[in-house]
Amino acid sequence: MANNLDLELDAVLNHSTDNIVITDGRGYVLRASPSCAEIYGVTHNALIGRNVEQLELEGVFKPSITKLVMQTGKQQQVMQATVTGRTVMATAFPVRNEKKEIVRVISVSHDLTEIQEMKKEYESLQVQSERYQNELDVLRTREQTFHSIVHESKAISRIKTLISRTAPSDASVIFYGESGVGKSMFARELHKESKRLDGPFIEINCSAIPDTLFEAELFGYEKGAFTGADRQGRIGLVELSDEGTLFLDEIGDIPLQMQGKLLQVLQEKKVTPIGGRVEKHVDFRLVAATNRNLEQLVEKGLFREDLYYRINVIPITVPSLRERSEDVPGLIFKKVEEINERYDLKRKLHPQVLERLYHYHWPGNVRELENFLSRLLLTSSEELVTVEDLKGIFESKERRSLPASEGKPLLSEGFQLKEELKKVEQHWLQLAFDECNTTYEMSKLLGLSQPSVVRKLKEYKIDSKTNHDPKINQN
Ligand SMILES: Nc1ncnc2c1ncn2[C@@H]1O[C@H](COP(=O)(O)OP(=O)(O)OP(=O)(O)O)[C@@H](O)[C@H]1O
Repeated sequence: MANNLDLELDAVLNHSTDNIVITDGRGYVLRASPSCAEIYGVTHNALIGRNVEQLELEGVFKPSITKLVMQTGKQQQVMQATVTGRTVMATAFPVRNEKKEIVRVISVSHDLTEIQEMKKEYESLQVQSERYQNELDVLRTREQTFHSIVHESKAISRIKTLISRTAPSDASVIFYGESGVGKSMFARELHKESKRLDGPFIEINCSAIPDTLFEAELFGYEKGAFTGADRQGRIGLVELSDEGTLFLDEIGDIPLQMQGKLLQVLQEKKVTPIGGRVEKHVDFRLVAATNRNLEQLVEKGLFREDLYYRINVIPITVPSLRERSEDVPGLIFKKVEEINERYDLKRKLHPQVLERLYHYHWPGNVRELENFLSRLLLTSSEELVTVEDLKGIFESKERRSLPASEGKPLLSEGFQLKEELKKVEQHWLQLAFDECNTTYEMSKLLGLSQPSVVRKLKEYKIDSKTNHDPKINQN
């Protein structure tokens, strides 16, 4: 007849969600919970009386944790793969008599299969989500390139022809030009006209990634590669560009210590994630852009010469808007149309407004023009936008910027750099003069010494009109 201790033990074995196996000191199974059939593929009865070494040979427990406990005399923990294809975490410990001999080994196995499956599912969902992100980027790319490139100038026509000619090849292209001239737009156009259109267009703004995260973002990392890393690891942006275009925007801002690694990836078309051992082949077309002078950066030792030659295969320079002022009217019309459509408006610009906008030189290029028009159209109350609506927003812009070039490109025949620089100096000096009460304040604002300010005021005759001004009298 079973005693209370036996009854209690049976109850624990029968109701435990973990699988429990108890052997004697030589590894013969004395008791096992009923769940062992599900986990180990062997019925409870078939286990009783069998030795763990034999069961290990048959692949039932692999490795046998009871055997490990008998060999080491200590508690053990192992992950086991079972014949039913399950993954279990088994913990076993010895039970000793008064003479310290092992008389029992108790093992408790926790089924991790579900967790493992959830983990796998999570990993595959992660990859899928990265892919969807790509698809979205591509869709966005198509939507953006759908808006035609507005141009009247020969310079932009030439660029469009060059893009059409070079798009079908896989040659690397780099766009140079000031911020906001349309470099990213042309890069997308190149992708759209290339045979990689159906692949992803992965845009990386090199200046927006902190130096410390650069490698991880570009090349990815395996799980647990470094402290603070995503526990599941991450696919790098370079790998995501497989079969598509890798667009490295602001490439001139890439940290020097990363340039060698990037060059290697560009040459070999293979990436190894941080903490990983397997190289992955990636098939991408490289397109880059920068608003910096890479040749000068090379001369100063801030940009690797070999990387420069690798990316500078087809250089395309996009001129600033003030060098192609003939593009301004078309851009204004197109952008007004787009903004009206986006915000469900019906705004029109009064001819006087157009006149003022044509003659402004747009130092922030097309982006500035776009942003300005959005602001103007959204803040004016009537359908017809008049010069009144420009008050406040446009006048301060004109005042703060360089002297208008009256619609002519600044760099035309007869251009004199010295004269132009003088005009700029006089302009800023006048602005500071209007805003400050003393030449000391002016010197702080302009970053000049106070005697230089006085000398320059005299040189540009700014003081001669206002000799009574406290600015001069206080000096
Ligand atoms: N010729 C054009 N026709 C229509 N839209 C244009 C044209 N040029 C530029 N744009 C628009 O101007 C905005 C700025 O362009 P984009 O972002 O391509 O400039 P960027 O030179 O890459 O600037 P950054 O160097 O700051 O990244 C975008 O919305 C773009 O669509």
